Amino acid sequence: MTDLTFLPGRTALEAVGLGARHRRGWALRDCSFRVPAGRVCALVGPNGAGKSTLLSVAAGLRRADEGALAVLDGAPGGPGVRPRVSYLAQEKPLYPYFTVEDTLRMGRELNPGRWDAAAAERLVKEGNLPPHARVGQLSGGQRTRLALALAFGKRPELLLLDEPMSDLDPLVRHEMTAALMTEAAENATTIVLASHVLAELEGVCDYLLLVGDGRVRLAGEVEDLLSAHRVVVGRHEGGAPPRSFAAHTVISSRTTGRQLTAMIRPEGPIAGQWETEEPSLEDLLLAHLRNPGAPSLLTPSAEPRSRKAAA
Ligand SMILES: Nc1ncnc2c1ncn2[C@@H]1O[C@H](COP(=O)(O)OP(=O)(O)OP(=O)(O)O)[C@@H](O)[C@H]1O
Repeated sequence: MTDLTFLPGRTALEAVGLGARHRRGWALRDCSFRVPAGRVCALVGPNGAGKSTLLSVAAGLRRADEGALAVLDGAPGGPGVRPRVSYLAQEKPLYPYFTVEDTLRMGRELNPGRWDAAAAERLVKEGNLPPHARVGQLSGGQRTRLALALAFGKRPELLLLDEPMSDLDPLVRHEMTAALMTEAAENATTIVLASHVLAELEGVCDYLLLVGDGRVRLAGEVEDLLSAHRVVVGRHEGGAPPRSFAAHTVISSRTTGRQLTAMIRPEGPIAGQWETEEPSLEDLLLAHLRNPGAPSLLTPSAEPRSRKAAA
């Protein structure tokens, strides 16, 4: 894969045995993975899977209770790391009585030496935000745009996004995602984007982290994870998967009438008369979300480098 933004060797996030507990129990448990720098990584999982908890540990807003998470090779929220990371969630950290102009000025003053006024102003201008409008009078979508401009103006090396665009209409969300990807590609920013909108991740993200029940289920390059799986379709009688599938990892399988459709991680050639094709990202994610017990898979680049050292 030719990817000019990929920064070989550098690491954005690396977790080894990471655990984080809320009052009622563990939100993350025994998570080990790596996200290389320069990637646009989708963070996916069902409600309550631990996505927000993971991002808040990465942003330095809460501590790990077990194991470790390194952010840009440093401690989350540490003095050498915090200025290089932007974090944005659904709740936008904006002052309602500030104008758009005041907000951008605040961004410049809070980020001396780093502030990219051109990038922030471009995002604001593309949304036609009036410079003298107060934040409290902006629509939800306009506030999101302003918050993204603040997050980007900081020129972060790592941008952590916890569904910040979920309140936008689909068209604006599409436009904002495109603007974000352009800015990220120009600056080789690593993005970790938590999202439930699976269809929108295709073509946007080149890296994937799927969490379920507090654990890592899939991690690695989207391209490699897709090519490790096959959608298999063919005639089959009976409810159980055919015996010839026993050599492979079956992620999901359903029979409608006499037709069987399965998502398989092949361990070699698939015996029998089957039509096979590479799944879409959405199909792959849906199959794993429907089958929480499916064995996990990490591609080599997603294996933590310090796993041995930490063991
Ligand atoms: N402040 C909190 N106090 C107690 N439990 C919490 C708190 N925040 C999260 N949890 C619990 O931790 C687990 C993981 O929650 P988290 O918000 O990280 O999941 P998520 O994947 O972001 O979910 P969603 O997709 O619904 O936003 C859930 O069981 C949740 O109930």
